[in-house]
Amino acid sequence: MFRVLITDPLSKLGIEQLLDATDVKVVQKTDLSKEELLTEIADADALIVRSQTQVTAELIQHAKKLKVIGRAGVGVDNIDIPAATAQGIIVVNAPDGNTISTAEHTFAMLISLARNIPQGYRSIVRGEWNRKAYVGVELNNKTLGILGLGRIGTELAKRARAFHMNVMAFDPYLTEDRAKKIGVQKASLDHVIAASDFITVHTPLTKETRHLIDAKAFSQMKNGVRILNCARGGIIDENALFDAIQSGKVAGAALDVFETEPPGEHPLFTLPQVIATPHLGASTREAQENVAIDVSQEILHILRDEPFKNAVNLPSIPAELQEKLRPYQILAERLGSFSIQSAEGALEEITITFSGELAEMDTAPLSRIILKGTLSHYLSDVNYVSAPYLAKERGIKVTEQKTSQSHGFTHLIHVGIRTDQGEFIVSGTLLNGLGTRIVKIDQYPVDVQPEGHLLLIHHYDRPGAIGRVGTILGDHGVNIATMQVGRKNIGGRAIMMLHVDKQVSETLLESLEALDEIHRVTAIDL
Ligand SMILES: NC(=O)c1ccc[n+]([C@@H]2O[C@H](COP(=O)([O-])OP(=O)(O)OC[C@H]3O[C@@H](n4cnc5c(N)ncnc54)[C@H](O)[C@@H]3O)[C@@H](O)[C@H]2O)c1
Ligand SMILES: O=C(O)[C@H](O)COP(=O)(O)O
Repeated sequence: MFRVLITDPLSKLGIEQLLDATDVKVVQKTDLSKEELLTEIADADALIVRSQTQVTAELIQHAKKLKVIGRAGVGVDNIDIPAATAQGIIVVNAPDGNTISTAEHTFAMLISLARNIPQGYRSIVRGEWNRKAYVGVELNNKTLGILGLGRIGTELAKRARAFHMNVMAFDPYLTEDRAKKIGVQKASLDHVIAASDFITVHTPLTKETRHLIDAKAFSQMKNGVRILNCARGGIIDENALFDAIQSGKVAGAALDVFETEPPGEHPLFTLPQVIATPHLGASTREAQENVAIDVSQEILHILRDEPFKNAVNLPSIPAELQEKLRPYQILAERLGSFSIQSAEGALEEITITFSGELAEMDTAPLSRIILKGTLSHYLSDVNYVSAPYLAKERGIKVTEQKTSQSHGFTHLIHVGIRTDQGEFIVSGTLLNGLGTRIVKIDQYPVDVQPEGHLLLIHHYDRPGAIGRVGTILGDHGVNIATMQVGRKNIGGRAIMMLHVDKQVSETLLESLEALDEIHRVTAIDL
């Protein structure tokens, strides 16, 4: 039974599939203290949050079974992603479900800002009738500058076009072609800042976007510009915004998000030009239902080891590709494990080569699995989420390459290992109907099933060598299930690859290595 802990308010309708699942126990506890949260997380298999719960490194360390953190929404800045990745926990979000609601909210803020609607309301309910004080501006023919033309930025642009605004956008990934299709003018950051009557930000909060709009940016803007932030607090420098409003540079600002939430009695709220909402962008019935449905589905897929799509700390893999790669997963993991057990010395570099039909596919997920197989030999808690992170942390270089040459096989996976003592390479394939096979070890062609207990013996091709190995194994009560011999030339270096029925002892390995014709013996368990 999987324990799914939900610590922020979520739509009940949206999580119906979790509540109905017979293999899931849902525990919903909001407004937990830090201590309560640390206790609750200990035996949770999945955690679902919105933007309120702070998923810190400390919280993640207390999670003993956690496999997945689900964010019912877009922004994951309340989750310590590196800490989750290092612990092998998948982080998924629900990026599409609240796009329309947030774009509509931003548009509502845009009109409210242009026409002083909140200020007018406040004054009339105070008993005033002051029509002159709240004269606004039209949106018609004004320039809206959008910083970040992603999902929300794009939906907002469409709505602004319908109000006959000129829309200008800066986004590092915006192509001329896409800009044309959406009906916006692609421009540089400086140009958008200098030419817009309204500027709205729709980027994530990252190192690059923190204080994207600062004092210098304000100084380059048109006098009387109006500013909106319905993305993340911190993209706009709040102190600089305060100064820019006071100096008259900025005519007004609409904020849904703040550098610290809740913002409390913020100095910006003392300025009549500022209108604000308490992070309501995604707060509609529809958006909340959508994100809860999306994240619940992803959580169930991950807990049940089924294909999933919205991982934040893994490249997203279309379900169709996952299905195609699935048959190669065991081969990939075993090749990773085999290669590291066969090599001697400290690992410095892993080179993974995909050939034949695999060269045509996106094989990054298989590389992660190979890496997991390799690193599992050294580290206890490694999975395909944490493997690349842990390799990098340890200075292990990982290279993936592709070639069309597959030497008569439909495809091959080669795993090359470089250590401080030398190099080793193993190649494997998936044989139709026969399962996984190792077909080459260094330069020696073989045909070995990568499973169970194996002995890899490097020896000199001399008469009697095979017999003597058999005798020693027999003397130690170890039965040989299969044996393969590979050599490059008569009398030269050769290898024996044996499947044995049980794990072999150190004494047995020493007896084998004591034979004159034996160069090295390695026991491999897969
Ligand atoms: N107020 C709310 O309740 C609410 C609701 C949903 C989303 N959000 C926030 O809105 C933001 C946008 O969400 P989205 O779903 O559109 O995300 P998205 O990923 O679809 O779009 C973000 C865009 O920002 C662009 N970008 C990144 N760095 C940039 C930079 N330095 N300059 C310009 N552009 C840059 C990206 O290329 C991308 O196109 C996020 O911060 C999200 O957390 C807020
Ligand atoms: O990033 C998001 O999805 C929004 O900021 C919504 O946050 P919320 O789920 O806390 O409303």
